[in-house]
Amino acid sequence: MAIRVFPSVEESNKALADYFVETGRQAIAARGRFAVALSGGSSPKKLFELLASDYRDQLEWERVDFFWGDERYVPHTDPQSNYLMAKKALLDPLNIQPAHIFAVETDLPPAEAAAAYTRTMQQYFGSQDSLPLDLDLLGLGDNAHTASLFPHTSVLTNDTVSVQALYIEEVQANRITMTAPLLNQARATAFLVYGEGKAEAVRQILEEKRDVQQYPAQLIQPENGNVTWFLDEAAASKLTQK
Ligand SMILES: O=C1O[C@H](COP(=O)(O)O)[C@@H](O)[C@H](O)[C@H]1O
Repeated sequence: MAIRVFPSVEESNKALADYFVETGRQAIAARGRFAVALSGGSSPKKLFELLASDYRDQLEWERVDFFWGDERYVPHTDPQSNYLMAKKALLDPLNIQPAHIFAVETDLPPAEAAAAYTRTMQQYFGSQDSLPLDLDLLGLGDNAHTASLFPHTSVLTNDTVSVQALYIEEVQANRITMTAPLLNQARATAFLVYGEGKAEAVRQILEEKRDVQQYPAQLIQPENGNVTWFLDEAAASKLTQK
């Protein structure tokens, strides 16, 4: 695991954009395509805009396939939709074709949407239980959740390589999320976290004794160990070892 701390969010985003493109080039060279799971929430918006502008000539974008590590159970036109944010900031500006966009079908009932997404991934990778994304892009909530793996929820003990639907009391909403075993199959994982408001969660994940019910992002431990944290100084401010 690597922890990279940058003086500003802009520098962190630039380093992650470099990492994204390099990881993509390697995947395309090795397998012809780059399968990436995008994170949701607001944190990746500037990164997506940067990729779609300064990096538009640096990757064969037509060879990139886009998934989502989690999705809010809302229509694709809803401002809360993780898909919608990525569409506006990244996919439309890069003219990504629909065949390469694997959005969660939130017009289905939640459990069906999750099952359909599992099947979509199984078909894509040609396997029931080996679904190795080339890159998982992840964020972190100030309550130490990542994707939609929220504290004290049933999905935390789900040991299947799948996508699950669950109602989350804390946000009083349905979410669709990849399970930790699925996320942990990724060839590379990158956390993008910034701001003082996330500093305590960063410390808990990286320095507290393992307690995945309380700190779900501790579940992200791919066997390959290929996890990189991209932090600004504010988010890293409570770490005792940097
Ligand atoms: O609910 C979610 O929260 C986290 C963090 O979101 P942010 O708005 O604080 O960046 C996000 O990583 C996750 O994908 C999302 O659905």
